Amino acid sequence: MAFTLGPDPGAGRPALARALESPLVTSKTSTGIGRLIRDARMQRGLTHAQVADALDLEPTDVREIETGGTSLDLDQIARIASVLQDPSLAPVGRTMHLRIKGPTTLRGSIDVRSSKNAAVALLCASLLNKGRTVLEGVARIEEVNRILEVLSSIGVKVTWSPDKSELELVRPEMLDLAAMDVAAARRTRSIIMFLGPLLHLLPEFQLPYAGGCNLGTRTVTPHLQALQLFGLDVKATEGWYQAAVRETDDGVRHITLTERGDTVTENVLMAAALFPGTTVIRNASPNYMVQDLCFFLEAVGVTVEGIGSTTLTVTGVEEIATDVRFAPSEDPIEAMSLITAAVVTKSEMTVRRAPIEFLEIELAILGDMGLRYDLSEEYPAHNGRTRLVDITVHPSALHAAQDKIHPMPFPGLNIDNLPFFAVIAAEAEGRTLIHDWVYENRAIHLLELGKLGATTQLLDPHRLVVEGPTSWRSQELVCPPALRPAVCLLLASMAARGVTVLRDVYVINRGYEDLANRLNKLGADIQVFYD
Ligand SMILES: CC(=O)N[C@H]1[C@@H](OP(=O)(O)OP(=O)(O)OC[C@H]2O[C@@H](n3ccc(=O)[nH]c3=O)[C@H](O)[C@@H]2O)O[C@H](CO)[C@@H](O)[C@@H]1O
Ligand SMILES: C=C(OP(=O)(O)O)C(=O)O
Repeated sequence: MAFTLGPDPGAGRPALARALESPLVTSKTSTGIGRLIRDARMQRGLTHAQVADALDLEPTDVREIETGGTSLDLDQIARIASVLQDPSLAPVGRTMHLRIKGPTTLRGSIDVRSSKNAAVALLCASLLNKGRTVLEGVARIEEVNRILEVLSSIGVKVTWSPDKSELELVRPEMLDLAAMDVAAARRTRSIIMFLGPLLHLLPEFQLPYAGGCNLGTRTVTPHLQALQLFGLDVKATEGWYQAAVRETDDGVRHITLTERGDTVTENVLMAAALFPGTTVIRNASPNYMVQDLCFFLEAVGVTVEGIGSTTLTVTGVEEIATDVRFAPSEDPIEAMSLITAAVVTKSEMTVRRAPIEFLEIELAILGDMGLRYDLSEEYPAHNGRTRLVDITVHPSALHAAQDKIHPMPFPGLNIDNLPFFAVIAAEAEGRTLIHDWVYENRAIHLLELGKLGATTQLLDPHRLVVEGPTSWRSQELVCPPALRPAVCLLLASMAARGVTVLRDVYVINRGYEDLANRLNKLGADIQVFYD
């Protein structure tokens, strides 16, 4: 067969990048690659003919590729990955970008996926379990991939089910921390949540400094202070936390967190889970990911009282050796992102499976700004505990919020949902003050919305004024190194006339599964390309 592909949307990439080696090509046979392509096509629900059409091929050519009858070079694989919009197919070394054509009107319904933040906590918690941990419906996102790379590198057996709906984790008798994939660990802050489980497994260990988005300094002091009560002493040396575990007395531990942080609460919960005795955590975060972790710990036999409140009482166990199944609940931040997509494109759209308990303040503020929406009856998430609703958003004339919009630890407006209010404020008539007291650098990244036409003014690193309404215009942009501001740019660019190119979207893939393609199903016109 003559395998010539249609026009390459990533054409013009540097020769060096083109020449990069791909493990797909070097370590997989044509049959292996073909199978990956077939799986990705089927997951997209595409026929051979549809894929062939997009690639300027015949359906029989696509069938031949899928059965391994054609050997593909790197460019061809990257092109197929673009058509199938599947980052996992893209040759290693290629960077993913988006080309967004607007303005778009969205329509229909979309399901919210499970949360990044619960997923990473549960992956770390699987280290507590000598039995088999099966997590259902874990989002296929880069943050999860990084933690899985770290877990596999230290000996945990990680298996996705063929349709990727289940993830099985089995811890070995002895973890091999010396073999840790340090590069993967340094790309995520969540690695800090290894401290709680590992203090039960090893008398001494080292972990690389936590990385992640560039949002300014994020303290780890509350983690180190709280875990000292479980005998964990940590020295920070160049780039590493050196941890040693002391013997401590059993009994009741009272821990008052100096910050109501999510991951610090989770670290203490994981430390308390294998501590025979009672731990009382005050000023605990009652946020969604913490609740999911509590439900998981209950499922493996740990008693947790006060779930959803700021005082958690944990009665730990000597050992956890349970075959457990658990489904983390839907992501309130993704739900807010999708509501924002509807608002900015002035669309009528239903966001299904939204965890309402974690969106109430956001919706109340949106209602005050003039947004019209309907809520369905509540129904339970797969975890049986979280309350979900379907939210139908109607095109509405918005006005600026009367007061400044600022986040608070749950049950306040979610800190990660704040950036979306910058996009919404840009749609609304009038001036809105957005106050991100939490992160030093996040409001700064929102200034990028100005490149798409928004009127923004930074009063100081934490306070941003946005004046709407906005006539969005297309632009060439590079993602800022911050997940939510990057998604804000993607959403706003759907409303912009013309073609916006958003470069290097790893940061978006860190927290959202297949966002471009899912928005396309609602009517967006977003092309994925690599170089
Ligand atoms: C993997 C995960 O779950 N990540 C979430 C988690 O990160 P994580 O729990 O790591 O959040 P941090 O501990 O970094 O806290 C975020 C910032 O808020 C400040 N702070 C926090 C609580 C408080 O009571 N007072 C206070 O000042 C911290 O000093 C820090 O600057 O919580 C953040 C805040 O909700 C979210 O943005 C992250 O998405
Ligand atoms: C800041 C975020 O996450 P992380 O803690 O993973 O950096 C986020 O989810 O917006």
